[in-house]
Amino acid sequence: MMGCTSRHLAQGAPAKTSKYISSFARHLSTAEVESDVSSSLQVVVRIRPPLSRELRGTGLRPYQCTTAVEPGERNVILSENLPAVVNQQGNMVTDGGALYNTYRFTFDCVYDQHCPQELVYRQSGQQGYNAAIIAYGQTGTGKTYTMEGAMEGPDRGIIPRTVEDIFTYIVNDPEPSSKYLVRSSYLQIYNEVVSDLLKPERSSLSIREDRRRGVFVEGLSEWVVRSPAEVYQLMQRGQALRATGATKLNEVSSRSHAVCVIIVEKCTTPGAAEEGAAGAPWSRSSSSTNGGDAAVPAIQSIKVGKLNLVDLAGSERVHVTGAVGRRLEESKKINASLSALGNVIAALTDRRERSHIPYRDSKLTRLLEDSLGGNCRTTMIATIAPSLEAFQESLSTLKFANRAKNIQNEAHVNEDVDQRTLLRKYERELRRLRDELARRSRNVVDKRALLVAEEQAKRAEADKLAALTALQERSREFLREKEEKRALELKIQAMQSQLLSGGSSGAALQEVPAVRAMLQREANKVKEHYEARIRALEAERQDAEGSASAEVDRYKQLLLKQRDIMIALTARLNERDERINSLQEELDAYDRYQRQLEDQLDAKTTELISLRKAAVEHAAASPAGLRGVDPSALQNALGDWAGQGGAPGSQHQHQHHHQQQQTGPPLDVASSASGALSGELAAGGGAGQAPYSTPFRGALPPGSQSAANGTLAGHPGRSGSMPGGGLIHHSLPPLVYSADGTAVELQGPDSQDVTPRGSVWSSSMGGGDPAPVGTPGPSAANGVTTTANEAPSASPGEIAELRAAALTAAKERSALQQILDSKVRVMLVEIINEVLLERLSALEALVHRVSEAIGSSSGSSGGGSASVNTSGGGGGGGPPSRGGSG
Ligand SMILES: Nc1ncnc2c1ncn2[C@@H]1O[C@H](COP(=O)(O)OP(=O)(O)OP(=O)(O)O)[C@@H](O)[C@H]1O
Repeated sequence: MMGCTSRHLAQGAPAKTSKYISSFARHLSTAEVESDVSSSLQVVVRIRPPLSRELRGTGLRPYQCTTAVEPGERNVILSENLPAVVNQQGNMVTDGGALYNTYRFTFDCVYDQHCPQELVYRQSGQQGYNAAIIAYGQTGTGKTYTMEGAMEGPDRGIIPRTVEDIFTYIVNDPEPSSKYLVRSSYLQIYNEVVSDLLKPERSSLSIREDRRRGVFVEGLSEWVVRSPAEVYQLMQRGQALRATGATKLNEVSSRSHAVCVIIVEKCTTPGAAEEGAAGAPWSRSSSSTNGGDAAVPAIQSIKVGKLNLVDLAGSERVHVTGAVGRRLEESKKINASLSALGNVIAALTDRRERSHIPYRDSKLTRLLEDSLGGNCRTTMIATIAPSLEAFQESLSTLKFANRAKNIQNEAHVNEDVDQRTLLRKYERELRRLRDELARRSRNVVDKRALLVAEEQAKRAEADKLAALTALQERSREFLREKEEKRALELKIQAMQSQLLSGGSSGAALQEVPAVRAMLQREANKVKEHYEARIRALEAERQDAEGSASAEVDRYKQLLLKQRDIMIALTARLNERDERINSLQEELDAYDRYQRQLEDQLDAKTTELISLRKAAVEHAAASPAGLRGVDPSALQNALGDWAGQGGAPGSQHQHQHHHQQQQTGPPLDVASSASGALSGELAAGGGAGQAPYSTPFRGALPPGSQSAANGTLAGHPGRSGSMPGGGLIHHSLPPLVYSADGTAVELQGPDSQDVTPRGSVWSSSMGGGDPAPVGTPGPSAANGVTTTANEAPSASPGEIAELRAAALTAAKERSALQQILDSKVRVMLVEIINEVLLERLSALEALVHRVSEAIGSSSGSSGGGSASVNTSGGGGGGGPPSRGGSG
């Protein structure tokens, strides 16, 4: 048999160095990482060596290897009979495989069972940017071994090796201005509950997302680590708490998905070179954030890389693992979340437009949102077992991995240059909100019109006040001028009287006619001047009064108009409110009415059913035949439903018969021995539209059922109309009566749908020749038929009426509901606008604060994000100190 050999080692593993850019930490410092990188998910496959259990074989079957890796380590062959289809070079022999299930898949890399941990890590573990390594595979195929392995020695898995690489890089970073902070978290998802493996009291944690941090677990503890030893310490603590259990396929099976998170922050601090390497850079940064030391260098930029190392719980087929009880529940949850993962991958690789990716279907997919199709470089390691017993599982794992190959991720470096970036983000958000607000506001016309009207009214009021003030001012000026005029007149008079009654010199002057004339002229001039001035002022006043009053009138008109608009709008709003209320009330009333109608319908239905039951029981109690049945007993049994029984062969009876014939051809019924009582009772049975069905199944006394030709057959799907015009639908299968009188169900395509049970009864009970349902048979003459036939005639009509009323009520109700919905929508838009306004103002305040902060901190220090303190530099030793939590 062909073995599975390692070609990696033969070709020299060390030569095959990482095809990825650099290690996680190194990557944060390279220049080329500035640009975004769009790349497919890297998918590799690892085949584990056979376990001793597998090598022993199952029963008489010896161990059989089903996997082979082709040269080039990119193709894996999975075959039920490997030696028959794969040649010694590991290539497929085409014709040989025809008889066997054989598959060939191509991946980024395939590691065979001999491949050491070291090589797996070198080729697939080293990552940059935000990165994720996800181990996926059937239970017991080596996921935990690959991810964790041993904490020391050559069996170390990807996690310890990654941690070592990170610290080796940090220690050897030649750039003195670079400072690093490494933090670690460890969580598990067990039965869809996220819990912190490093702080067991923190369980049921929520997964959240924000623009800056991407997807994160709220409340998850983060531990600042300064050496690989500190990380191992944390890992061991977490592993002890991780949910594991023994299953048939794995003695220590992981029952939860575990995620180890390592976050590396690199801070580039210009000027740190001068200070030398001593001291704790992060404590310095944080003191600068507190606004103290002027000598503290400004932080230029912070790059953040996050590594998610995911060890998934293994998929398992329950019947193979033999899980029961708690294990079974765990298995269900595990399989459900893995199938959600499959759905996300299917959606991401769907060639049609990416509409909806169901990340939120499980905690696992929510947590891996960034790793699948997001800002992340992701490697999926699919693990398979080589044995034949795992063939199906290996195949489904390879198919799953094959699909995942097509996922495109977009990784970019998370860089937080300074708070200006934050400010720009806020401004963008602000702009977006403003646009959103403007867009929404266009929809709310009424409210806006009201606001505009209010605004105009306010402006008109203010204008009116201003006009009145101006008028008053003019009046005051006018009065002042008048006063002045009066005063001058008085002065002139005084001067004249002085001149007339003055001293001798004055009198002498007065005597001079020329002087007197001059004085008179002067006095007249002054008088004229003032009179002209007063006239002008008076005209001005009148003008002002006129225009002011015109203005006031105009404003009054405007105000009145605004008031009318406001009143109309308010009335419309009130009217709308009232309409909504009344619609609601109407709706409630219709609801009540509908319920009432439905209750009535139910009551009638129940009555009808019990009536039928009573009739059949009655028939069963009189095996001698229904010919001798006492009409009054039946009348009693029928109660109110007996109606106004007409005489045999009465008008109604004939009408009914006629109706029956018109509704459809008579049922194909073989002759029976007994009377038509039951048939008539149940003549309403048919394929009508009545919204109920009778669960009642009547049994006929053997003696009364012997058919002349041995069988009575009711046609499935045949309908009979109720005497009252209503149609009743029975959902029971039709019955066929055999010669021995026992009833057997007729199974047919329609048997579920239509069952003319009544017709069967009719035939079986009516003696003599086969007769169509509703035809008064020989027994009709005893009067019983008529009673029975008449009995339900009142109820179907009533039922139909009730049903029609209920239908109308339901229609009206839905119309009302639609109106109500549209009103509610308008209100919702208004509410959303208010909320948006609130958010806008909050954001504006925030922007203001940030701007102030920038203003105050500019020139001193730019450091803002480095709020985590560490004590002492690298080097290990003491226990890890706790950093800030999620
Ligand atoms: N490459 C390998 N080399 C040697 N032993 C391996 C290898 N892979 C897996 N094993 C062994 O196989 C067994 C199962 O592996 P492991 O527990 O890692 O499987 P798993 O996929 O994590 O299973 P589960 O999903 O049930 O947790 C372990 O005993 C492990 O040591």
